[in-house]
Order: sequence, then C-alpha cells, then structure tokens
Amino acid sequence: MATGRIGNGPGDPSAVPYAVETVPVFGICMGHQLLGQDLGGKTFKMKFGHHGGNHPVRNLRTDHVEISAQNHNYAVVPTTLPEGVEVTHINLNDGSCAGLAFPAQRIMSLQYHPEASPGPHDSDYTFREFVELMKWNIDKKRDLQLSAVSASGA
Ligand SMILES: NC(=O)CC[C@H](N)C(=O)O
Repeated sequence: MATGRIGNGPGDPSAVPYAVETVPVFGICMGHQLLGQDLGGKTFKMKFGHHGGNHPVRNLRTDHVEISAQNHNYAVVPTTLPEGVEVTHINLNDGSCAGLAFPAQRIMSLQYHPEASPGPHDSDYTFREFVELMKWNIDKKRDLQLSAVSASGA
C-alpha cells in the first residue's frame, strides 16, 4: 500500500499507537488500476477500451445505474482480486470492473472519471463517500489519542 518513511523519535512507541495508521485512499482510473494491482489483482489491455462521456455503470451496492465519463484502455481483472476486496461497480456495456473497495484499509477506487466536468454528475456521491472515510479516520485517530493519554495517566 502507500509507502513512506517514519523517522526516529523519543519515548515508548507503544504510547503512540495512533502514529501509524492507514490513510483513506480514493483511486481514479490509473489510480484504480494501480490499487487493484497493489491489492494483488491483475490488469489487462482491453480490445477497444472505453472513451467518451456516456458509458453506463452499475453501482452493485445500490443497484443504481450511472452515466460516466471514461478514458481508458486497461482494466482490472475481478477474478484476480483477493478475499476482502469488493467489486463495487461494473460497466454495463461489457461487464468489466468499474470500481472496487477494500473497506479494511478504507480504500475505494473507480475506473471511470467521476471528476469529469463538463460531464455527467451521477457519481458526485463518491466524493461524499470518500469524505466519510476520511472523517472516520479522524475520529478513530482522536479516540486512539484520548485512550493513549488516559492509559498513560496524564
Ligand atoms: N485515464 C487513465 O488514467 C488511463 C489509465 C491507463 N493508461 C489506461 O489506458 O487504462
């Protein structure tokens, strides 16, 4: 997943469990493909790809159909994704993977472009979903900090 370097510091590392946390990630298009690969999945080159602003996708969680802007030639192979990774959207023209989620690490991604503008706004809700993931992370970090402070007796 996201890589980085955590530097040196004073004191007992067990007193700061909140210092290491997973950060919510929202991947779009290439970001979706790279997340799919990072989670253990494979990608493949499509025969024609999807290009244009009128591609129907189905949200498998809500069963709603959204019109989407798309511009890609590769896609994630759903059957190669490991346990715990959920396919959240499919392209209704060819059944290809149009979105995935890994809730355990607060990861979400879309193959298409919800940010497209001008373009359809059917998928604006996905940005609100990502804001909720970030809020959850902030609340969890605060709770961990509070419990670490009370455990230390400070
Ligand atoms: N718009 C993109 O990010 C394209 C991703 C990748 N190069 C593809 O063609 O599928």
